[in-house]
Amino acid sequence: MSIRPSVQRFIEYLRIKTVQPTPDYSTCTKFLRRQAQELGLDFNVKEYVAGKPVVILSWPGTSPSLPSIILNSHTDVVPVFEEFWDYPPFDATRVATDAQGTDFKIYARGSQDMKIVGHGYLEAIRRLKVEEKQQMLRTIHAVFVPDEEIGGHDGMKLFVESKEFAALNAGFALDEGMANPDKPLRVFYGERAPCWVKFIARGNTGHGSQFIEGTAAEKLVPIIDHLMQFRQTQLQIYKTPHDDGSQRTLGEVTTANLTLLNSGVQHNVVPENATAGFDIRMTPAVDYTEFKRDLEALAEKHGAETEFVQFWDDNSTTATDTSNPFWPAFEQAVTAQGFDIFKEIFPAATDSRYLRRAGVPALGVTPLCQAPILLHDHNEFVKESEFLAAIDFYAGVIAAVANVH
Ligand SMILES: CSCC[C@H](NC=O)C(=O)O
Ligand SMILES: [Zn+2]
Ligand SMILES: [Zn+2]
Repeated sequence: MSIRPSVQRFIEYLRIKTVQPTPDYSTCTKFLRRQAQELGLDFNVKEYVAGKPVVILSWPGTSPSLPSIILNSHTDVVPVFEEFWDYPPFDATRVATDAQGTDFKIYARGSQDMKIVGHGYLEAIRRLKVEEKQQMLRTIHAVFVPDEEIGGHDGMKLFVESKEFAALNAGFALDEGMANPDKPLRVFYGERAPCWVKFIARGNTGHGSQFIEGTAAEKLVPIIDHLMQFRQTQLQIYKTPHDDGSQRTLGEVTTANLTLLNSGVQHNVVPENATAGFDIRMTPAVDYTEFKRDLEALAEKHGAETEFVQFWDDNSTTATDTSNPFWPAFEQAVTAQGFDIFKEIFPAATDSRYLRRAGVPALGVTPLCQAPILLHDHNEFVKESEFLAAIDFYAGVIAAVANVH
């Protein structure tokens, strides 16, 4: 059987090597330009940092003065360890799931994270606009941004601060979420805040055979200990079910992982310095300013210094009740398609945080249910049926939120 045109286009998008650290954004922009032409969408590209395009495909609504709908997706993908893949990660190999070819797995880096979403938006717009000739009340902007995987500093951050973004008059946004091995659709209304902190200790050096006092390691070890204990208490909370017996999610607790350790030059030389880097993700209930002060105090107590490589200090969340006029429309469209919603705080960080900080309500959704979580993993794939269902999903959701009065 021949491949559907929508799947063919998806495969073409998956084959573009927008892989960090040297993403091919130029081929990606050309692809998106062609999509805009085919769909009759306005097309704009803006580079806030040279070579890092923010691409905007716009579909004007019948009431263009109403706040618009942003369909956000990042175009970059994370690196691969190719030797661990069964198929080349940028070939988008289509593998039948059974002898009859009832369904296919499409293997590609970025298939889950997040090209199924970005391309899902485009195919949904194609259906609504080109095939069904519908018109939406609100203007829709499908925004394709660079560099989310490395923090979005040269992408979404600058875009949200720009006059072009202000001109979009954004009222509501959709962005990525995460697959769910269980049945409900995970809807992320906030994110944990990344705190990437380095503790740097300096001390006396000397021969490795002596009792040297005030060494860098002696200063660093109690700091590591303290954070490991903190990690343990959070883990206990995480493992303790809610009163109603339901499991806690990562978004409800703060995680801390020791991810970088550096010290030493030679076995018999006591090192002059030692550093420990932690990846901490703070749940929105935490007072971020106080948390930061506590880390600084911890370092000072043991004679070390801190360096905050990343520190997010905004804990805005998006309302998931009638106070957010887009929520009921979203919820209704999603449940009409047979999904149960599971509301969550996103455990990691996405570009949604820039939108929420700017006051734009944003929901993170990746319409993959009863599917393994494969983002950033080897052999990332989506099923063809999942991609086709994503188009239905976005057609329903977009029509609902873009027609909110
Ligand atoms: C501090 S920005 C880091 C952003 C990154 N996002 C996707 O994985 C993350 O590690 O969550
Ligand atoms: Zn992503
Ligand atoms: Zn990612």
